[in-house]
Amino acid sequence: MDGDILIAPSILSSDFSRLGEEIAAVDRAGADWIHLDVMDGRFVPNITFGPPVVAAVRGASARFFDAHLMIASPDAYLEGFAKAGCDGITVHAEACTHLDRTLQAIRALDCRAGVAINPATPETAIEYVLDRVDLVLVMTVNPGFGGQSFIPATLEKVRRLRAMIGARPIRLQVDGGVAPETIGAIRQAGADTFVAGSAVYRGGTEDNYRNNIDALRRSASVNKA
Ligand SMILES: O=C(CO)[C@@H](O)[C@H](O)COP(=O)(O)O
Ligand SMILES: [Fe+2]
Repeated sequence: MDGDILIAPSILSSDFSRLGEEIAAVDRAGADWIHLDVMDGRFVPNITFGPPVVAAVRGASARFFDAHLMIASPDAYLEGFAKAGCDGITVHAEACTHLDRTLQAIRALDCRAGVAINPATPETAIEYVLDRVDLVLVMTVNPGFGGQSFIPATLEKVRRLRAMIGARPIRLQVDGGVAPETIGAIRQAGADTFVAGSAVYRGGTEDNYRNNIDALRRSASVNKA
């Protein structure tokens, strides 16, 4: 097994009518982080949930709560997500007018700061904020929905970002279409933190979740160079 990788199930693919139980189930099944997809119907064509829901499920797991904010102009909402119990907050470079300031604000709230880029955004968009972040998220689908197919052109971006990050203590996360069939190549390109929604929550039971997470870890390790 490859001890350096983290698996972060995206609750977007869970049963929202039992959200707390679904989070506790993936925790017991071996999840490292819990990935929370926040959507506003503006930055992406879908709407999910905000800080009150995060606060309501915070007690379901002690794992790292990894908030992925797919919202326009996120500054006004950072404090709310921090107070709700998020450990890390990731904003989209495309959604921030003053990205450097927003990332500083996240760290000032004692959260780990993350920056995400869409498939069409070049890695150079975040070159000058790398010293402000703890995590870089490469979207490997267009954000907004679970269950989409991995976009192969993003692999080269992961490779370039791994080189750009160098020795900085930054996690390189991918999100979208991560499955046993794709995770090996993504790991090989240099990612270390894997969000997976449909590939974890398929099957609908805790035993399935455990098998699904194990399959992801195995496939990531086997294919590592
Ligand atoms: O941020 C997003 C979608 O915008 C994700 O976190 C998805 O929830 C991933 O779903 P799968 O592609 O793994 O099914
Ligand atoms: Fe996400």
